[in-house]
Amino acid sequence: MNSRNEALFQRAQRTTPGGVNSPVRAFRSVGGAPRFLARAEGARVWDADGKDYIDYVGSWGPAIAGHAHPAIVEAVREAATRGLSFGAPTEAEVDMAELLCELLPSVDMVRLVSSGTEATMSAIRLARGFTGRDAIVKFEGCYHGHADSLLVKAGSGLLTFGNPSSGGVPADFAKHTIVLDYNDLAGVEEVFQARGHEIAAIIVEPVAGNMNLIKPAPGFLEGLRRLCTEHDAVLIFDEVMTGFRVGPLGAQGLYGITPDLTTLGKVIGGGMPVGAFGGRRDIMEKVAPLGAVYQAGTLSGSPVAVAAGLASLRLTREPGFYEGITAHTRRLTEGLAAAAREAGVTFSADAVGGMFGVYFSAAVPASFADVMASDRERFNRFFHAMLDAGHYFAPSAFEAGFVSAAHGEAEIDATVEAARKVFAGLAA
Ligand SMILES: Cc1ncc(COP(=O)(O)O)c(C=O)c1O
Ligand SMILES: N[C@H](C=O)CCC(=O)O
Repeated sequence: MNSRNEALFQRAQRTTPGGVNSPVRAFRSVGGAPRFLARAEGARVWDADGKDYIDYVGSWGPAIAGHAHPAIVEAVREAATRGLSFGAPTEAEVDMAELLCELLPSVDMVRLVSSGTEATMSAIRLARGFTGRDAIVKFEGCYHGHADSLLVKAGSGLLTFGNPSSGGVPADFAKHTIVLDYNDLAGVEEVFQARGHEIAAIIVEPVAGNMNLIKPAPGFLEGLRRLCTEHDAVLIFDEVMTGFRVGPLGAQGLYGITPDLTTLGKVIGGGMPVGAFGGRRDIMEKVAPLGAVYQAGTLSGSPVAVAAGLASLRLTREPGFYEGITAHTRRLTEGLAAAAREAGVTFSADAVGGMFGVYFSAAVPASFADVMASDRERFNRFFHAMLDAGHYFAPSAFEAGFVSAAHGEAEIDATVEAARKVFAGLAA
């Protein structure tokens, strides 16, 4: 272990819970000390000891153009010189809202916020205000940020640390959250049959990315759409992760489903804190100051963050952007799967656009239960061996991975080559 990383971790733990400002970063489930990152460029990150890694975390998704892309950095620099924050509307916010409405046909109006959590929390409140109902449906292992109603049987760090429902959430709040199995449409139908009139919304990750990666089963998203329409409930696609990541129109474009509300984050901030929720005009018109559902933010629509987001989205509009990223992600997952097969290691991998999953299980998981049955101890050994070899995967068996436009064949092939050696060691 490198000395400066360890020293920083020791120091951080004295003043910050777990030494980190977001739990998954702490390496708790994989063991060891987290790498403290000092800089990042393109497909690479450098830690505090100067060791570099090919990065498959990508700041947990936002870095789709690669780290510190010159166009994004310049947009930030230029915006910052004009003022960091005004607390008043700006032209860039109008540009961003128009762009999001143009890119996502389901979105007539949009409100900018500062994180994915704010986006989902606000969308839930809006759905409740619009329908006059309290209950919401979410799926086990899906993570929608850390608002109280959504921290029930959630994924990401909660799943990683084996405590999927957070402390501090009153039972009176949690009782309004109905938790069902992802990809089990029959289960959702049953609940709507019994309680459809109480349900304000279904919130779903259209491709689950916080319990590793799980694709929606054929007909699952279509079924959710139908049930929401039949029961006058609001269908919320949480595209904080999938938005402009799995394709140019997000998961809703990829699967051809029109949600009522969409939540966004990550890519639309280009690495700066931005989130958004938007959708049907009749629903969005319930948001203050037009309607009675209150939502606000001192730094909402931050001019610097919006400049970064606009620059990031412009880069994704370049011809061939998604074709390239999709092909490279596929090259990675196919290469890893082939390397594991050669070594005789039980392993599978899958990808959607620039998002991927690696699983120590014979088949690609289709449910939460499948993911839970994968070999986590082997994942941890794989993770550390790859890290030592200079390849930075998410420090948890329950997180999706991300490829950026800066990952070319050279980077992907170097990772697959390293994995070949690592799998050989795992087989032994
Ligand atoms: C699908 C999904 N929704 C919501 C969130 C919350 O976003 P944030 O971490 O920006 O609050 C995340 C990530 O953390 C996410 O992956
Ligand atoms: N899975 C989370 C986001 O998508 C990981 C980010 C975090 O919680 O720090």
